[in-house]
Amino acid sequence: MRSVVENAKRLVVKVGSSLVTDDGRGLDRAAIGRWAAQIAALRRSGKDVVLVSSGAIAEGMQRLGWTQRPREIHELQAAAAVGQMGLVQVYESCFAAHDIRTAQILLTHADLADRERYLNARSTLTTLLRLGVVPIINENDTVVTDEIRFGDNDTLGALVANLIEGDVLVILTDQTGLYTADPRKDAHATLVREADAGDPALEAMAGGTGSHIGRGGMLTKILAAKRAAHGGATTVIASGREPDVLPRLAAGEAVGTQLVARTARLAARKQWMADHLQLRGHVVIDAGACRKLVEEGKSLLPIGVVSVQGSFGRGDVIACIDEQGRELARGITHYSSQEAQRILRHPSQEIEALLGYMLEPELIHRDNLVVV
Ligand SMILES: Nc1ncnc2c1ncn2[C@@H]1O[C@H](COP(=O)(O)OP(=O)(O)O)[C@@H](O)[C@H]1O
Ligand SMILES: N[C@@H](CCC(=O)OP(=O)(O)O)C(=O)O
Repeated sequence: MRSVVENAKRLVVKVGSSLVTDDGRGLDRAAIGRWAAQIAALRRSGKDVVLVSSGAIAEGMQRLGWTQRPREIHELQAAAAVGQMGLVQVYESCFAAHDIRTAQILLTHADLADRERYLNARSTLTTLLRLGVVPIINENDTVVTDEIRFGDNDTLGALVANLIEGDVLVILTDQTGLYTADPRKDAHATLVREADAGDPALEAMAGGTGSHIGRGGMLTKILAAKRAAHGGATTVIASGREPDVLPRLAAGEAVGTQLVARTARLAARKQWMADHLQLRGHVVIDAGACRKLVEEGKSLLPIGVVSVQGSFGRGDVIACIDEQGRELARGITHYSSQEAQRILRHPSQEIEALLGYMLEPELIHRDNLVVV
């Protein structure tokens, strides 16, 4: 087995808090220096690299002299603001030693859910890569609330991989890869070398975070791999402490765990819809409409809608749920939730009489629909 990093052109490398901050003891300059040197080597071999780095909260806590993670959201946000300064300073000086410029990008979920801001983020990132700059991304923790947060940087890494149409997402962590069970708790756990990114058995192997520093644990990494696979990227989970881990992967050595993307890559616009972590609402659709959408690739007409939930406007991405509560598809709606309430269960010829106007005969056109 060879590493897919060998032939990858565009990579996202994610490093977790415990690695970056030496388990919360403070920024690990030596380790960051080693990753910068490794990324510089990848760049010299013609690969584009975007870095997603955690550690702002852990570093902020250290700088503020806090030994316990605060519960209060504003204290966490304050710690992130303090720590992010340290993070970018260290990255900038470590990359400068290799004559590489860096750029800081802080994102929230709302930035990627808005089509215009999403396209802006994509253009900026591709421009930075063209200019030879290494973008360093983190969640904009200082302004996020629960409704607009990615939650963890593994998910953010996958969304960034999809955003830039990356070939590989490399998640560097404090374990040598994915084990059959949490190795901190099960001495018999063995390393999984390769698997399909979408294999449901993986989710059962993954436990929560083993440290008090990290957020996600292995489960968020598995889910991130599944998400990245829809965008066509394979995920590698490996230890950031493994010497020369990135150049060795680039030489084809199979280090850590490789979770291969086997599903066909979704079109960029459909991927954007699939990557919405929160939606403003959904419609429940009947069995006939489910068949039309899933098996025949047709549009969703108001007649197939049983009920409308949530409050959404025209142009929002909403989910299509079957009567058993499963999400089958999602897409951009032509009608608001209030309009949809009035036209549901009616044939499209009646829309004009019901609303006084007709925007489109479909609630969601098939070009704006992705089956999930
Ligand atoms: N099946 C598993 N294989 C490997 N690690 C696991 C597994 N299940 C849970 N873990 C835990 O996940 C931790 C890594 O996640 P986390 O602490 O969030 O790191 P990071 O900061 O790198 O995101 C490991 O230290 C380990 O204790
Ligand atoms: N944005 C947060 C990172 C949160 C997070 O997901 O941490 P981790 O599980 O270590 O990748 C920070 O910089 O502290």
